[in-house]
Amino acid sequence: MTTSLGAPRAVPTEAAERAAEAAAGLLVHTVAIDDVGDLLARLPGPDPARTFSWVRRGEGVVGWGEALRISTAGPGRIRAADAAWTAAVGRLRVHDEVGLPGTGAVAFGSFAFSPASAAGGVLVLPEVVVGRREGRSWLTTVRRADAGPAARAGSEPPALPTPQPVTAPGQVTYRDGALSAEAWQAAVAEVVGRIRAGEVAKVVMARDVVARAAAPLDVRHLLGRLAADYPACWTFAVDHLVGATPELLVRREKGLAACRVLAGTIRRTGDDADDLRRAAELARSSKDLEEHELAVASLVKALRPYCASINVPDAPFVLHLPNVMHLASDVTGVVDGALGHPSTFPTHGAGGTGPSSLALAAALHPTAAVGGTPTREATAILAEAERMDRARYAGPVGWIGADGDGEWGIALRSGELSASDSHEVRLFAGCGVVAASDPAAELAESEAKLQPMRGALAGR
Ligand SMILES: C=C(O[C@@H]1C=C(C(=O)O)C=C[C@H]1O)C(=O)O
Repeated sequence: MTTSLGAPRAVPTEAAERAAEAAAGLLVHTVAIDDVGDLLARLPGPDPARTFSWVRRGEGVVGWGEALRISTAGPGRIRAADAAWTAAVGRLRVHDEVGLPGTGAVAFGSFAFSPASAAGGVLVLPEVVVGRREGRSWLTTVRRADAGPAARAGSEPPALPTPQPVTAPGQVTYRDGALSAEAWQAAVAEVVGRIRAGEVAKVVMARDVVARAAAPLDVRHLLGRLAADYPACWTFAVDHLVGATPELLVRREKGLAACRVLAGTIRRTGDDADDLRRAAELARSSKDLEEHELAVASLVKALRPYCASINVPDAPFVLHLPNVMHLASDVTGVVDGALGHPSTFPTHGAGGTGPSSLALAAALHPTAAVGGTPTREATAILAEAERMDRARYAGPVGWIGADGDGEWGIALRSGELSASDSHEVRLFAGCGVVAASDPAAELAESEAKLQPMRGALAGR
């Protein structure tokens, strides 16, 4: 009998086998290009099924087209996608002349909040990715090996397509989603009752509204507005889901994991002096501080098994966004490459660098900030009380590279563009409900959290 010193591979799933088959014969080529400027302005067309984005402060990656798609479902949807991506990466031929996070093979992904959701999960390797970071820009193209001779290193990069003009949504009307504002407040009141009865400490209650635009929605219009209005957020588009989230579930880069936990919110008034006073109030509010501490503690507990060391700030800072302010904590950890968790998912990269960014996302989702405390009981209550499927809202959204590094946000301040009606988008927002919560105040908070998408839908 031989003993393997390497990490045992996870049993290949059907999704992994299919992904490996589809990846065989694909060539991925990254070249440096002149500064691309506004990444979002490079997106060629309006189609939300073929447009991808992960951009913050003008840096990140955008992509279009579809060279490879991994679809998963159920409780193992995130881990199965991770395993399938590893299998695909093993078969891709990658020629990367730049070597930065986001170069080489990059897949964009989004996953349903609930394991029971029909929305499942998806990872897409686009045909073209354009990226920008620290003054460097690059272009990645994916093509079939049998589609003619490859571009040689050092030859002129292929020209980017001229984008079609971006169209504005025109007049937008709104209607109730699963629950009217009144019915949602009643549902919140009911949940407050269950919290006061001691069932759980906190439940994050979300609601949806449906927007209908006069013109077919151009995902680039929404992305452009979100990025301009919310530069501190990650502006994303993956498989019909679009938004600008302030919350980073996890980034893994060169062995370091980083998470931005948000919990505790106050609306902005638009009056600077008043907002400063409110920010100070938030930083002292024992209800919000306690809620925040719970969220940080549960994240740290979930992250700890994957890290050799973890750094937790002593106190949160106040993150100022144009619509709301949040208590925020940036938690970092050194990913334990030696330990990994090979029994539950494969390790990435030749050297085995421990759990990938997506494996970490799988371990951390759902956080207390979007589910509640304790997670299992709270998510069962919200599934019942919200009377809707959250679909990809509040699930992990982001990208992963060939080495497993990547960034996964929590899909907040977002909407799901209808696949069957190009004029419609379903917007979502939620709030942490605790024993002291007032339904009317929670409704107002949810309205403030809908503002980024409402603003992005506004004509102009
Ligand atoms: C659920 C949302 O936001 C979450 C809930 C927060 C809170 O209750 O204070 C703060 C930030 C997010 O973690 C949302 O934006 O839809």
